[in-house]
Amino acid sequence: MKQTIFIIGLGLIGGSLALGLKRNEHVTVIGYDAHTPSLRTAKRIGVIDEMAVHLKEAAEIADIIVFATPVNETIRLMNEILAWDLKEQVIVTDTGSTKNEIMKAAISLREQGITFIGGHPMAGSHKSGVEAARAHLFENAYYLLTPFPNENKEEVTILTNLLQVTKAKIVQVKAEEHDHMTAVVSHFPHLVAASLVHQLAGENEKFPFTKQLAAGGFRDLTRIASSNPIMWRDITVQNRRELSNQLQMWTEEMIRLQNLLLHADEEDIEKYFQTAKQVRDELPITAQGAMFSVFDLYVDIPDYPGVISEITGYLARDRISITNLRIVETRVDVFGILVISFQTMDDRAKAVACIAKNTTFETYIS
Ligand SMILES: NC(=O)C1=CN([C@@H]2O[C@H](COP(=O)(O)OP(=O)(O)OC[C@H]3O[C@@H](n4cnc5c(N)ncnc54)[C@H](O)[C@@H]3O)[C@@H](O)[C@H]2O)C=CC1
Ligand SMILES: O=C(O)C(=O)Cc1ccc(O)cc1
Repeated sequence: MKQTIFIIGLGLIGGSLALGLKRNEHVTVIGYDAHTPSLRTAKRIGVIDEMAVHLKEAAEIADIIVFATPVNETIRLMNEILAWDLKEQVIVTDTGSTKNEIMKAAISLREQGITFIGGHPMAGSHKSGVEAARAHLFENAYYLLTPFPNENKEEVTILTNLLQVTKAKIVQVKAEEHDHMTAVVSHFPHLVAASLVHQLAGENEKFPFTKQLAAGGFRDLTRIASSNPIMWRDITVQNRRELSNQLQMWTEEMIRLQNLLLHADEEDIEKYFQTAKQVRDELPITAQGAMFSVFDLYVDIPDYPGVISEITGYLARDRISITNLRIVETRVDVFGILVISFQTMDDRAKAVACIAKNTTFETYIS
């Protein structure tokens, strides 16, 4: 029998989940988005099987309901569905980046006998909207589930089995631990990225040329500052306690760094960078999607007309998809650096081979 999945919020994550789940032929995906053009686009480009006209009606025929909306909106909708006549066996889940407040809101659902299992696919990007959705977004990424500690194991198994088709690594964690860990590796870095951009904006008023100099390092570090502000507003508000702790630790770290500067002790400064390099270099290699779904390849290119189309032509001929392209630096007398982004590590590896086969340009991975 076909399972009916109802996804509410058809942006990057809801859309990608819909595409991933649609790989299972025993599934029908109904979608809803408050932004009607997004809903229509989702249907037109085949992200969903059917459009829901009324939220309540679609929810009442669903076997699985997924909230893929910004997390404050998710809580509002979770309260709204309390008044609806959902199927007795329905499983409700979400994709939100925070879990504590969501699981607190889920207590009311549970009191009404509705199963709620929190979910968070740890993959995504700074992009948003249904057009950015990709079926393979969650492949090899961690997909965290936060069931209530005494949740019926069968229900968790049903949801886990359903999500297997996305090829994500599904792991159960406690909601509090989830919010602590994601504050460290995702939410707090977002605050740092945004604050660095603010710092640049301030400096740029005095030295307007500064912005022009914002090359690789600054861009790498601040890419996530280009994410959806509403989504991050909600995450920040919901996880403010953990974020405030992280900020405190960061402030202490900055004071430590300032002392290093004041003492100008070369050995200590080198040690500081050495330790950071070691920890960074030893981070587990995350395959496609795990946290950073952008795989950049740097290509040293000579500055002559047509060089970029030459490279993209070779990649197109080998059917290697690229997601972004930018030039970090081009001057007449030196090689420029072309940065090509790929959605998977595999595509990037193919691109390295393709460029080596067709050109003498050097490629490297940052
Ligand atoms: N962007 C990312 O990289 C990741 C995001 N998440 C989480 O997934 C959720 C969705 O994020 P994205 O897809 O990136 O955002 P998005 O901005 O791409 O999509 C959100 C969609 O929800 C719709 N929406 C808003 N309020 C609604 C409502 N009341 N009813 C129906 N639709 C509504 C919007 O119109 C939009 O199409 C968020 O909770 C976010 O924290 C989780 C993992 C990664
Ligand atoms: O763009 C990136 O690298 C991200 O970190 C994407 C992301 C954003 C929010 C999440 O809850 C999980 C992953």
